[in-house]
Amino acid sequence: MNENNIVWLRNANIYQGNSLILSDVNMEVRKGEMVYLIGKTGSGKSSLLKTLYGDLYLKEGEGHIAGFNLKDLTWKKVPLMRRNLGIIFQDFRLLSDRNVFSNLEFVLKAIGWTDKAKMKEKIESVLSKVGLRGKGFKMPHEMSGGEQQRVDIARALLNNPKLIIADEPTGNLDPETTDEIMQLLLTICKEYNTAMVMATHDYTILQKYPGRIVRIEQGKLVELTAAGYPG
Ligand SMILES: Nc1ncnc2c1ncn2[C@@H]1O[C@H](COP(=O)(O)OP(=O)(O)OP(=O)(O)O)[C@@H](O)[C@H]1O
Repeated sequence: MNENNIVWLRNANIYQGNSLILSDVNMEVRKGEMVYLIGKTGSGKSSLLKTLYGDLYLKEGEGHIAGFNLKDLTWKKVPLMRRNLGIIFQDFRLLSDRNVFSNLEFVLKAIGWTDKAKMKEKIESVLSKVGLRGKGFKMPHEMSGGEQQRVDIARALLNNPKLIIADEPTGNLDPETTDEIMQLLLTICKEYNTAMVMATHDYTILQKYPGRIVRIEQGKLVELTAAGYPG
């Protein structure tokens, strides 16, 4: 494994229960690199991403994520590893019973922050990064899908992540909002040299925003050249 790799998988077999979903996965992502993961519905994109953020245990093969060995990853260690990651979902997954500020404060408290003033400062800084300065009082249901996705990104940034794992982050958004969110994500990645692995169905994203493309085909990972993507 090279120290420039933030993701390194070797001969990994990925299971959901007893079903083998992906076999012999070899994957490397360098620091600061942008990688798209494509493949048909049900091909295993989410399963692969879940393995990267420790939601699925790696039973067979080897894997290192942000310096953590997936084979040594007990449930206790998963939160520690996730402190190095930003995870973004298609459906935002904000807590609906509290406002944006409290959503973000909840995460900071969960990772051990206690100083109120420092938490406020951090929350304001990530909210302004995503263009939502002063919007902490809003409830999730009072926001558009694009705004909720910005909150989701702000939440991911609380960790100063080395790697962002995004599972179809624009899947619920219209084309214009998709563009805004992609530009925001790429600006953030560039500014902090953050790597990103993004699952997507949206080929216009691949055309507009260059990155390395990896496709899942019949249970295997296939690396495509920049010009090799379909559509
Ligand atoms: N929790 C689970 N338990 C059992 N099987 C599952 C579970 N989650 C997913 N699967 C199965 O694993 C396979 C891969 O699913 P996965 O969600 O990883 O695909 P995907 O490529 O992300 O699909 P989509 O594009 O629709 O999100 C599918 O056959 C699915 O039915």
